[in-house]
Amino acid sequence: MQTLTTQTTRQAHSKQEPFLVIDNVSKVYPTPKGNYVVLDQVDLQVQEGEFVCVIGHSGCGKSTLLNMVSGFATPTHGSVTLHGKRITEPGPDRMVVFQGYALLPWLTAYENIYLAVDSVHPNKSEAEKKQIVREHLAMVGLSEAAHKQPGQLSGGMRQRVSIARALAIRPEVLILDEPFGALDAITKEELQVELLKIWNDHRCTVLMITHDIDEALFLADRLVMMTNGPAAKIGEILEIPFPRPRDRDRIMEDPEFYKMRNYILDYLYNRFAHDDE
Ligand SMILES: Nc1ncnc2c1ncn2[C@@H]1O[C@H](COP(=O)(O)OP(=O)(O)OP(=O)(O)O)[C@@H](O)[C@H]1O
Repeated sequence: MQTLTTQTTRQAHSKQEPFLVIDNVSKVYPTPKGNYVVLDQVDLQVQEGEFVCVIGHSGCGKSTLLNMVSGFATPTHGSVTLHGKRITEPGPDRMVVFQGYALLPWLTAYENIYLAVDSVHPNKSEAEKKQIVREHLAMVGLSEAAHKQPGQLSGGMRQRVSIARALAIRPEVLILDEPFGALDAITKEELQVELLKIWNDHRCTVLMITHDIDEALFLADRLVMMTNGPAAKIGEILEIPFPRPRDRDRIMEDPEFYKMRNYILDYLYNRFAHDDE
């Protein structure tokens, strides 16, 4: 697969200092039947501003890995560091967007975002906080829906609010746990384009779990492919060579896209086939 790796991308990465470092991380959960090793000696370095997707079969430990970056979980062995500082708890420098939106149903879209901004920046003036909320609602095209509660919004709109809420905090790392998994194909493609635009404008570092190979090939700089659990590891990391800004039609005309797609399919369904699938 070396032929699929672009020299340019590799050189660009090697010039920068590591930003987020997952160093020899293992995660073990004690269970009534004994210790359950979810992840075993995982190493990953992410550069600032990189877009990294993580793929692997259900239950291999993708969320567990990203939970240790968000700080909701801590490694049993090894460490996760951001700017050289060990991550031990959640913080506003790392925001998570889940598949299930996690919005408060009794608050409007505006209020959901305002609450997050207010909790992280209690000392900012009312006017500043309102401006941040308005800016981020506009960024995801939801200015008109500001007064609606999540129950009055479509799945795609709810996920836009979740993304706006996460970005309104100005995180350094945006963690996306299958954010578009529950959306229909068209909404999903629209949101992928929006996400790339937002990422391009803000250049935060993105870690995203996906089960969708085409999504990973469209969005990511690198794709981390996990082995199966228990004791999952990073099996392989692919550099995605398509130039940016990315255009879906152009990518899909590129023979490299199909070569990579088949390679990932072979990895998931032959080399690391899952018993349940
Ligand atoms: N608190 C816990 N105690 C014991 N086992 C756990 C705990 N949390 C997760 N696990 C187990 O760890 C394994 C990995 O879970 P995780 O949610 O990280 O996988 P995943 O790859 O994100 O799965 P999916 O793609 O289905 O979301 C699973 O077998 C899960 O049952």
